[in-house]
Amino acid sequence: MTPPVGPGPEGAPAGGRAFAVGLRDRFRGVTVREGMLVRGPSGWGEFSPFAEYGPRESSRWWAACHEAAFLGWPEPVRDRVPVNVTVPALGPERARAIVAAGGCATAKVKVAERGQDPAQDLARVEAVRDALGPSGKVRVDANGGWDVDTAVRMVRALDRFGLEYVEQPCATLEELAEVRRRVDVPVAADESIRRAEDPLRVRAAGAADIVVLKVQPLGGVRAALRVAEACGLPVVVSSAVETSVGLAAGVALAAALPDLPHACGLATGQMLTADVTADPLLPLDGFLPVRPVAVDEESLRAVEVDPAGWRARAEAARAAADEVFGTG
Ligand SMILES: O=C(O)CCC(=O)c1ccccc1C(=O)O
Ligand SMILES: [Mg+2]
Repeated sequence: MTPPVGPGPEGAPAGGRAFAVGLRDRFRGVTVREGMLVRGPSGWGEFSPFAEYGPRESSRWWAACHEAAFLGWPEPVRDRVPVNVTVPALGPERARAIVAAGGCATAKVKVAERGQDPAQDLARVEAVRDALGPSGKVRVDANGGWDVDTAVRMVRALDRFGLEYVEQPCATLEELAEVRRRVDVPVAADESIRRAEDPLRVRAAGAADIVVLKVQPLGGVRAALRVAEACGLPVVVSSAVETSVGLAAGVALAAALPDLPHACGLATGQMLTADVTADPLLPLDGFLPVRPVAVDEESLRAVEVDPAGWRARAEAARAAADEVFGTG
């Protein structure tokens, strides 16, 4: 199937506006989130592949941006989306404050951070459970940082605080499948899913109970919907830590899924120190509204940076998309 990435003149990244937005806490080793916004007839699109991604990997991120700006999204089946507050690998007091400020009934806690020890994970998750109360849901995300034995041991230890699921405890499908056989806590796959065919492999390997889908890495809302349908496992939609423009695409996916049994990882607007709109997509009582995001000049100018490098990256991503998808 051909994703919506055409080289049509209106789809050119030439007019893209680059941004650099600060993060309140270090996340994935970075303190600034950068990217580009493109405006088209359907609205604004965000192109924000991580710095280490080359043109081929970035081609799907461009397809997602192009879809948002020039095609729009499928009809929603719900008008709000439940979300989790995201807790980076910080100390228990900061974790507690983030949960209290988040106003969400579900928290996702980063664990297995390089250079930290198990006691720090236990203290962080304990603090989060305490701040959330017994009725809240706590999920942990190891970003593939454990080996199988460590994962089994840590999941059992952390589960004394009650876990909804563990996200990507180990790096490979074989490891995920083994962890899944050995613990009672459900397993979610995140990094194992970056291409359309990955969820089918995850399912076939018995590697996960839940799949985490992100719009930009999968090449847009439509592409992600097809992936969800083909895979058949429950979906959690997550952000790649984006501005409200990128988050709106995640919300559109979550809003269009026939079933949405879990809260989504789309409350990451809380992690930013600024946004490109005066009315950011932030949770209200644990939900994000399904609505358009209006970029305003004043907000955008306050975070705007030289677009030359980003326009070049987008051109390269588009050229790679043309090559990969045969749209050129
Ligand atoms: O899911 C969330 O709560 C927020 C998104 C998130 O954690 C994330 C954001 C960018 C890159 C990787 C991840 C991840 O889930 O590991
Ligand atoms: Mg994850």
